[in-house]
Amino acid sequence: MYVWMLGVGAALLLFILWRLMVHFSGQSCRNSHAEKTRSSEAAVSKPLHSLSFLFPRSLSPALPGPPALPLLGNMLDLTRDHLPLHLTALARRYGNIYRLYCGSTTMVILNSSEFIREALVKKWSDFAGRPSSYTGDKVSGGGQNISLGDYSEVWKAQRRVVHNALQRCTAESLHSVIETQALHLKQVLLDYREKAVDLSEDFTVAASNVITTLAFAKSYDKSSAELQKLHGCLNKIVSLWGSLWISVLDSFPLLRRLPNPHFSLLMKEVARRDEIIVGLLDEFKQRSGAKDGGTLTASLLQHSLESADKTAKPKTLLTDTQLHMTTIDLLIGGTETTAAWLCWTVAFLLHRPEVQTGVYEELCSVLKGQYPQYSDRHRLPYLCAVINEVLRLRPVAPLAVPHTAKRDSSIAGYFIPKNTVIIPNLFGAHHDPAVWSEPFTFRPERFLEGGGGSLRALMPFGGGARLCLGESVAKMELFLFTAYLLRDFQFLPEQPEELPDLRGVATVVLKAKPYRVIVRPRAH
Ligand code: HEM
Repeated sequence: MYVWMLGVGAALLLFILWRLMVHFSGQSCRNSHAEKTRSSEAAVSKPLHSLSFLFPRSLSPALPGPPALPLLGNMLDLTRDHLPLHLTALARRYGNIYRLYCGSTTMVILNSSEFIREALVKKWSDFAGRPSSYTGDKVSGGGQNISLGDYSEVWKAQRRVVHNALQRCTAESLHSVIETQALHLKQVLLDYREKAVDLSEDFTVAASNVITTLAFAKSYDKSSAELQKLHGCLNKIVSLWGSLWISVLDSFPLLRRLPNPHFSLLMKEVARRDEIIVGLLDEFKQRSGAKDGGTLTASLLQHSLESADKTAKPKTLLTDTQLHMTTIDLLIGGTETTAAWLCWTVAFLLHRPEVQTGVYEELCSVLKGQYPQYSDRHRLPYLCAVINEVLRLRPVAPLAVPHTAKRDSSIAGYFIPKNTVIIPNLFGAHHDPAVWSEPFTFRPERFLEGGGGSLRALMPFGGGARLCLGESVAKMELFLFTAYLLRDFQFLPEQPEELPDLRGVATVVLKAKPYRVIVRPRAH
């Protein structure tokens, strides 16, 4: 009798505990004020996390999220103009972790650096996967590139080989490659003779030349037909692949049987891209020979040659397709991101001319007329603060690249089943009002000593196993390009009242809308 009563009592206690958990987590979702959301999440997620082992998974509290339509789920949310901003607005309503349904796929959106860090860094091996998709496979040679390839032993070996080759090239030649491009850019800007111009293409050429010089010891002029063809094609692929016409094919396989001109165009561009890359690699092999030179491709080719060697250890293998896809990864990852960031920087500085003056004065007083070295960054705190503030406000890969759960796991105490798609909303994390005061305001001073800005909460390059492969390349580029530009030029709006739009256009990359600027040489 006593045993029976004890059993019923224990069951009752567990039931009450479970109801309390569901009640509190529901409260945290309804709570729209960000600070309250954070504190209730902190109060609830910790006990949830520690008690979750007591409950069957089906009883774990459901993730909050907006109501979903039958069949479509929340797909309409995903088609919204400026998706990062929309997802951030949803976080104010549903909390810093919520779910969206896209057809039969569940997506979990993470909107704070704390939750993004938990998934990508602390539990990196649980969330290092990439979703496999019909269209993703079509553009990535069946997932054989680094950015879209799923986490596996083969992928790990490929990333390690490319990472090591990139580190070697970075140490040997990156600084001088960027300096050359920065001086070339200076000449291009001088040639404009203070005419109002759109600089986006010049920034793209400069960033692209850094990568093509590293990869093939080759750089281009803006007018080069080869360069226009390459970037025209890569840009078209990125924008077509991000469009709804294409992404519906991943969720609704039946639609693949219908004619789809957007998809046909995408396939045409992919074929064109592959032809251009094969041409570049062949030309490089003929020009330099695989074993020659300190370029990235020479180093990677070395690895593919070793693959023919039966005695080579598997970790050094790189197939022809992997080399081909890696080259595309570096060209796409390394061009539009850096160029978009430079456009954002000039746009913000046009809005805040006194910040531009502050950086110029710092450069003059510290460098005494010299051009900066990357090692000077520790002596130029205001310039670094501006770089960080632009990365915070406009992380150019605002939603990173989707991850997937490789196994059942949890985030913030919520159960996350295997194969769930995880979207790290870096834009949302960088605008989290619980971490950043006046989150939407451009205020570089927050990153100066005592300014309250948190470098830990700044995650423009993602984190963990999928951390941006080009992070160290990008950081040196952002510093040197900005320092050279602001040392030599003053950027002025075309008309005092016509300042660039700061909202931007968000596809895979968050870009500024085109604007024109007058570039006035500084009198040294
Ligand atoms: C301002 C410049 C840049 C920013 C803000 C940026 C940001 C990012 C982000 C957020 C990711 C996704 C991380 C994730 O999935 O969690 C990423 C991935 C990647 N980035 Fe960058 N990136 C930049 C420049 C570059 C450059 C210069 C290169 C090449 C030299 C590059 C190559 C890559 C590659 C290959 C990946 C895929 C990594 C993987 O899936 O393992 N990126 N980047």
